Amino acid sequence: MGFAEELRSSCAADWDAAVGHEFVDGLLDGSLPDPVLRHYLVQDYQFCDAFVALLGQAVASAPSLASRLVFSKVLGAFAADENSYFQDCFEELAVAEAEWNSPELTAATRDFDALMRRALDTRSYPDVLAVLLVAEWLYGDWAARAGEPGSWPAAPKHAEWIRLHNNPEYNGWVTWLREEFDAVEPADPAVRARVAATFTEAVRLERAFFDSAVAAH
Ligand SMILES: Cc1ncc(CN)c(N)n1
Repeated sequence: MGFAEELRSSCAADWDAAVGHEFVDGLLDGSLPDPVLRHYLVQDYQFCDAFVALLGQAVASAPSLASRLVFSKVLGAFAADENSYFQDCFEELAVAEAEWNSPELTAATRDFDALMRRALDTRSYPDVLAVLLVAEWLYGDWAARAGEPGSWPAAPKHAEWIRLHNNPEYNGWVTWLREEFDAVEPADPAVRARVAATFTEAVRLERAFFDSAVAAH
């Protein structure tokens, strides 16, 4: 078993709770109430700030041009497709700029932001990868529950969020991240423990992030 799978198994309870969350159920069958989606997207746009910074740090910390280019491509995709998704939803759900730009953060968003900025500060490739891997792999897992596009909900606000995390390119990116993480498994026990703790905390916060969106309404 590789390092990634070992860590995922060690926090399977939080992982499975996030992947099988009622927020995800509602997104997949199109029954998610707009106020819940709205709350989630406003908070998630704040999550994206440190997440994009982390992708930038990955470009800087990666050991080769080949790896830097993978992150660069993902950064480009975020700036195009994913940012447009948020902006389209904010328009549809009548979220004013002041709200999507500087909302009051929930504890889950604040804690996730702090975790990402701590990983950023290390400038260490395995630490940076640990957060990126959790965020992308766990999202790929819940989105895989959607099955084939023919069975996705009709509304773009639901279907597009699924599509962004369930398509061949995205799946390839997650597989690549997992292999990259396995390849840089730290030999030093102290660093390994730190990376494992970061991974575990990120999984806990993914679950808390969905809990928080559902609990707010
Ligand atoms: C909280 C969270 N985690 C992960 C993702 C997927 N990048 C996201 N958009 N938001």
